[in-house]
Amino acid sequence: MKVSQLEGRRIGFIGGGAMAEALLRGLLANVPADRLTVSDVSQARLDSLHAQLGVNVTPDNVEVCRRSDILVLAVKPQVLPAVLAPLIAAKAILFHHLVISIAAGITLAQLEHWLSPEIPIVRVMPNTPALVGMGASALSGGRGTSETDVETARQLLEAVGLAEVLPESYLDAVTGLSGSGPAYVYLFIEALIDAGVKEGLSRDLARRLALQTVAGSAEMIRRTGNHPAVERDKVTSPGGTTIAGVQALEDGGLRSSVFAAVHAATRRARELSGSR
Ligand SMILES: NC(=O)C1=CN([C@@H]2O[C@H](COP(=O)(O)OP(=O)(O)OC[C@H]3O[C@@H](n4cnc5c(N)ncnc54)[C@H](OP(=O)(O)O)[C@@H]3O)[C@@H](O)[C@H]2O)C=CC1
Ligand SMILES: O=C(O)[C@@H]1CCC=N1
Repeated sequence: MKVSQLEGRRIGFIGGGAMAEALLRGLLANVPADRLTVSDVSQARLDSLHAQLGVNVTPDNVEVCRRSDILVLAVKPQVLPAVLAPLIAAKAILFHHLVISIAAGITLAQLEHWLSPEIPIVRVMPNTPALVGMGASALSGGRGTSETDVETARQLLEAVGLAEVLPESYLDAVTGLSGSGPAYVYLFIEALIDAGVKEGLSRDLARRLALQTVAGSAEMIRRTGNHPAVERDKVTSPGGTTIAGVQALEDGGLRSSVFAAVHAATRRARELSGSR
């Protein structure tokens, strides 16, 4: 049996926003609340996280570093250098820390430049379904990381879903696909529900049917291992209803819209590394 690298480790989050909350809620299934500490600039946000999740909270980022072995940098990429500067000045981030950055587009080279190439740093791209233990994350270790450090980060992400260790060169594309991906899927679900309402279904019924259809279809591809087109063919009777719907989606450019969305988000992730 694999030894859990998370056993007894204290995990700190700098930034308690949407993605930190998703990771915290997912992690709480495996890590006791008293080993989780979060800082944020908003006291109201901290009060809410403490009340809802029972985690430790503090407005002081230095304090989070002191109370943690694993440090998750969960602020926006645009503010990350300004957030790190006082921590570096206070020597708050030390070699015993494992630093995990989830900031889109921010490279390991940048993080190593700001901190130190000898500090263990892992760059991660998670996604918000981590909140329900169904996250999809990719991670890459920096120059200062050992295999154990990368394994620790992998176990942390695996506690909230799928975790793939990859070369860093893939991470911007991962951001465009699975980091931002939940938003595309929510948009599709929303459209499916509205379309059902347009056809006369109640909103509640349309919601139940749309959710089960999306979840069931994903599970079919996962369990069968089939190419999606194989399963699509099974739904599509000659001269039937589905081919009429599929033609309408193709006429609307669904496939090229998805290519364009993932490309735009990937490009934006690349731009963010320069937006300091
Ligand atoms: N949301 C997502 O789906 C994903 C996000 N990410 C990455 O996660 C990071 C956070 O994103 P997200 O959670 O969406 O963003 P949020 O804006 O929701 O969260 C960031 C939080 O950090 C707070 N903050 C700002 N400055 C400081 C500071 N100096 N010290 C402590 N906290 C501070 C913000 O407060 P305030 O709002 O008041 O500024 C906010 O509450 C980003 O780098 C993003 O790229 C990665 C994958 C998916
Ligand atoms: O929109 C963003 O920039 C973040 C990163 C990936 C998902 N949300």
